[in-house]
Amino acid sequence: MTEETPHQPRRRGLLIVMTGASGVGKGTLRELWLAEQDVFYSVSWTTRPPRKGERPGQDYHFVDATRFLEGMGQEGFLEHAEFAGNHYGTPRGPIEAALASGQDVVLEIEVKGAMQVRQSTDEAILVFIMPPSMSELRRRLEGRATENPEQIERRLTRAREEILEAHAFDYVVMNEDLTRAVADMHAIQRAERSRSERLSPEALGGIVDS
Ligand SMILES: Nc1nc2c(ncn2[C@@H]2O[C@H](COP(=O)(O)OP(=O)(O)O)[C@@H](O)[C@H]2O)c(=O)[nH]1
Ligand SMILES: Nc1ncnc2c1ncn2[C@@H]1O[C@H](COP(=O)(O)OP(=O)(O)O)[C@@H](O)[C@H]1O
Repeated sequence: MTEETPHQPRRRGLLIVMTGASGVGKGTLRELWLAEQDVFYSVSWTTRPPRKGERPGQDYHFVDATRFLEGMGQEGFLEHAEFAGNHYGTPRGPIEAALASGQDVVLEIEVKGAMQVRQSTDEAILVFIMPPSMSELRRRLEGRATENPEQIERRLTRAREEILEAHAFDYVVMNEDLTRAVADMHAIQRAERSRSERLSPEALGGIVDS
């Protein structure tokens, strides 16, 4: 549930963008962070084939290139990008509805998409998830065993480029100890909810008149 006091009308949800290298732990972290929370997780469209265990409609909307291009034209994407030979895009509609209802929204997207979101709205909160080292990132990718060696190398090369862009983000969360990283995500979410501009003049008036 979104936290509300009697004085605070339902506020607009937070738009939180999580970005980080392939294999850094975004999905693992997000699932632990959002457990028991009423947060809208934006399910992306992708042309990447599903990995073992991935659930269509929950992890991704898996589509072919033709359908992806149609989607860009019809549904409209908030942002889209190409990553390691596949297309990825964020459907626009569901996000606005969730934000307007007061639900926080989480996007898990790569750097180019995060920069597009930053360009299109100043309400986005950008969080970069950082690995402790490239050797640990390699270990995690190899341990996950979802990509072949050539794909792993391609993703590690992209990771180096993405890590060097971390200063374009509002926050950097180190995902070394998973429990600590989850706590950091909760701390960012709570701090952003407490920003003074999120308390409306009406709510202030409600307090002083009470
Ligand atoms: N721009 C953009 N990137 C996305 C979207 N969905 C997923 N991604 C990113 O695309 C990259 C590759 O995702 P994926 O193939 O699932 O690999 P993973 O990062 O190893 O899980 C990751 O950085 C994702 O965060 C999207 O809708 N838009
Ligand atoms: N803090 C961590 N320490 C060690 N391994 C981790 C940590 N976070 C995630 N992992 C593991 O790393 C691999 C990649 O995690 P995943 O969530 O799939 O990353 P991403 O979604 O960023 O590609 C998984 O096998 C996951 O269990």
